[in-house]
Amino acid sequence: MSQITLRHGDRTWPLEPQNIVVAGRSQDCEIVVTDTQASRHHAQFRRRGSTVVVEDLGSSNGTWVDGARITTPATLADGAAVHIGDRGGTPVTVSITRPTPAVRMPRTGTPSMPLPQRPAASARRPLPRKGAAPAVPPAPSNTGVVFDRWTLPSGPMPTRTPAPSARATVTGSAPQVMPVPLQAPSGGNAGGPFTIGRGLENKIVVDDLLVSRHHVRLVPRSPGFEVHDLGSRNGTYVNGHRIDVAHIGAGDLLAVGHSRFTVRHGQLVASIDEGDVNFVANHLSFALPDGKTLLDDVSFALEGSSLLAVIGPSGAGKSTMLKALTGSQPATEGEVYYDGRDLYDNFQDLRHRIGVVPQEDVVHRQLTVRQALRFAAELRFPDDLDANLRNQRVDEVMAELELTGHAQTRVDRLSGGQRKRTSVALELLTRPSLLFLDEPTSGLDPGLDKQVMQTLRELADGGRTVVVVTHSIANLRTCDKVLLLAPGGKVAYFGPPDEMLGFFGATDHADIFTSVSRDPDGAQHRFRISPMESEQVKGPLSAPRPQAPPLEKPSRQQSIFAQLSTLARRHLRVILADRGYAMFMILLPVVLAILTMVVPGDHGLQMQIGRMRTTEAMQLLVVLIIGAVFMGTAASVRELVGERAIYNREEAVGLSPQAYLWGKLTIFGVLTLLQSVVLVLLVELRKPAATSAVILGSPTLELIVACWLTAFAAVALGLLMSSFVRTSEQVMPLLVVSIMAQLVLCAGLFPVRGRAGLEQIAWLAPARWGYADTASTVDLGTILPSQGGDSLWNHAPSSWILSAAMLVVLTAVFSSITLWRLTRSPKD
Ligand SMILES: Nc1ncnc2c1ncn2[C@@H]1O[C@H](COP(=O)(O)OP(=O)(O)OP(=O)(O)O)[C@@H](O)[C@H]1O
Repeated sequence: MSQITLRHGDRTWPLEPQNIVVAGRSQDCEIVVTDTQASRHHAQFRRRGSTVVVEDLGSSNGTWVDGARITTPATLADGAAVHIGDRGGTPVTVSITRPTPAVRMPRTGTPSMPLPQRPAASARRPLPRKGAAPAVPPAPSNTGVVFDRWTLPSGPMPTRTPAPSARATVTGSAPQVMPVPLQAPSGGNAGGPFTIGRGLENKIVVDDLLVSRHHVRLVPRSPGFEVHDLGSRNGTYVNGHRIDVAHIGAGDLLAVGHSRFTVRHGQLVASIDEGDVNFVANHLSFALPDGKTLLDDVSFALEGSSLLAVIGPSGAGKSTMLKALTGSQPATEGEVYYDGRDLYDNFQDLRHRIGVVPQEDVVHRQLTVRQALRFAAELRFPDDLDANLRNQRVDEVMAELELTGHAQTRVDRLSGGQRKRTSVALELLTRPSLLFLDEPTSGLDPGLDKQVMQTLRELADGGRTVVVVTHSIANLRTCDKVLLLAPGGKVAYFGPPDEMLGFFGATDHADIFTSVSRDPDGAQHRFRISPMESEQVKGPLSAPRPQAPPLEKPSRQQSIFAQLSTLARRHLRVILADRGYAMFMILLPVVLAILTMVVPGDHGLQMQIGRMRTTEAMQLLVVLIIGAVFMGTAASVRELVGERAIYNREEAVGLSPQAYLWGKLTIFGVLTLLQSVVLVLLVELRKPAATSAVILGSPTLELIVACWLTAFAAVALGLLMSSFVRTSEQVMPLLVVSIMAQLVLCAGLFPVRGRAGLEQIAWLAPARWGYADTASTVDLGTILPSQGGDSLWNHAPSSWILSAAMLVVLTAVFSSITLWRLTRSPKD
């Protein structure tokens, strides 16, 4: 990655990818400019890939680049001079040093290494050979730092003077690590337990937002350490598995956020995953249970900071390969190595290192960019993280993806490219080292297509490995490598984009697609025997593992209650932001109440003594209860299907299905309660109310409760239907059928009691119990003896309670089935 330095006068500032350097008169600026024409916070500099962007912060006298005042963020080239306010003053100059194009191989720290240094260049790691015994995956790479000698109970005593107040700081973004004086006091034992965490009070301070304040406690125990997770949100991992308590010794790997610790020769060695990791697919195959092969022996190796495009005809297996590479649907054969570690074996730990941007947008379109990212950050970072730090990270990713100017814009008003960048920003929050994108440019015009590919190029240059599945071949040159899949998931080409046409002897990519579609086996064979294969894939790999291990479920970053709170608040915001939907929800009970006015009669829900009985009360209750059913079902029936892509992605990064469902139920519960209150009170404004209560002391209160329980059960039924349909369009017929069925089954139109089959089916309808509950309150059996005979309508506490309880039971049953659908894997 390029080294970028800013110079002002005789001082220099390195510009790291995640840093923002502010210039101005204020002493809290990084670059303090003494000139009076400079504003207090005048301009800011940040990296964009291997260039620098300068932005004026609303200064009075302007920011000048090469003599011209800038009005929008300007990209600076090497040697650019930026004047802060005064065009004649000392400029801030930019120096960009590009690395020699050597293959990288991050080093592993050794006990003798005094301080970490970022490797400038590296050699490519050889891949294991096929036929040999399954190779031991290469040891994790990256910068290593040795914490000062720790005296294990059985080991040598420390040799350096202890410095009890000193700590190590391990930053997540930049490898600024320091040795930790971890020795025991002289003459004592190992110095006792110590903690690792984000808080400054820890012995090892890890400056990483994925790390909890007090994350893990290490107790020296020969021959290594006993590791106690301190209830951390993102978890402590030993050899890839989340642990509560474990022992680590030589060869074990302890992972805390982006940092990894090993014990070597009695020393604690830390390394940081800076993102520049290599990535290997080793003989990946995926077969369906019926034997059909969707992915056929795919192998390739990627160096860190590279951009790979996966292309191929439709149905070739690109998405299947992406799922195998990310672990969302593991290959049935073969392995994926992330920095030398088996992804499937270490999934719980390594999933934090992987960002996936699915084809569908995974942000709520009704939210602004900033709101969407802030909610996403709440769900992805530990819940003990200060909100300011979280929001700061959101601002950083917005700046990195040039979304700052759109922070307050609703997602549905962004252009396609900006929307895609928002989805990418969401994934970048946790600084993944690997980023996978499934057709990010589909539906975009050629200009936006190019912009998105350019953004991906910059992300790769910024120290990430990016894999993009694309149908677009116009911008393949932006990529380092191209992998062409032929139908059946067969590799027809893997290598530099410039050499692809020559390899196939073609003049255009369409001809290549036609040729590999016509003869996928031939295309696979030709690549296998070509020098390109041995040059790019580096010869045969190790024998693939015949069966991938089952993946462990992702763990949560927050308590269920914290997630519930975030989701409920987000849901509320989404509802309020959608003005049309919000108005519909407010007006619905009013409209339903008006409809009750057209029911003829002036006795309302009261007894009609001494006159000819009318069915007015019966009809009023039908409108009331079917209205409640409609309010509940209409509110919820689109909910799950409409945001399935968002849910799937969030569940993959640790969202609890329970919290998700409860979040929805909570908001809809409150909403339907308010609607029920409005509906019943409005009806009683115009129609005489029932006079005697059964159990709650007030007939109005009983009607509200009955309406609410009915609407809430209908919410649960709506969510259930929503969990089964595949598209939002399938929802409407289901909604209509459900309402019509409940109209028939509620027993308000004709009796269902005693009618075999019909009565039992009616038990499943919330309207049946809701109607019975309200009928019990108004004593409908007495008002209309001719319609009587239904014991559920008795004006008695037992009848009222039974109906109310059945509504609760139905809600629980519908919700349980929905939860099962949500936890089911794979998702539709
Ligand atoms: N669960 C499944 N059961 C049966 N066939 C499947 C299943 N999943 C995928 N396929 C088939 O596997 C093949 C590869 O599908 P995949 O979605 O990976 O292709 P793709 O290259 O991503 O296609 P596109 O470019 O159209 O998105 C297709 O023929 C698809 O129909």
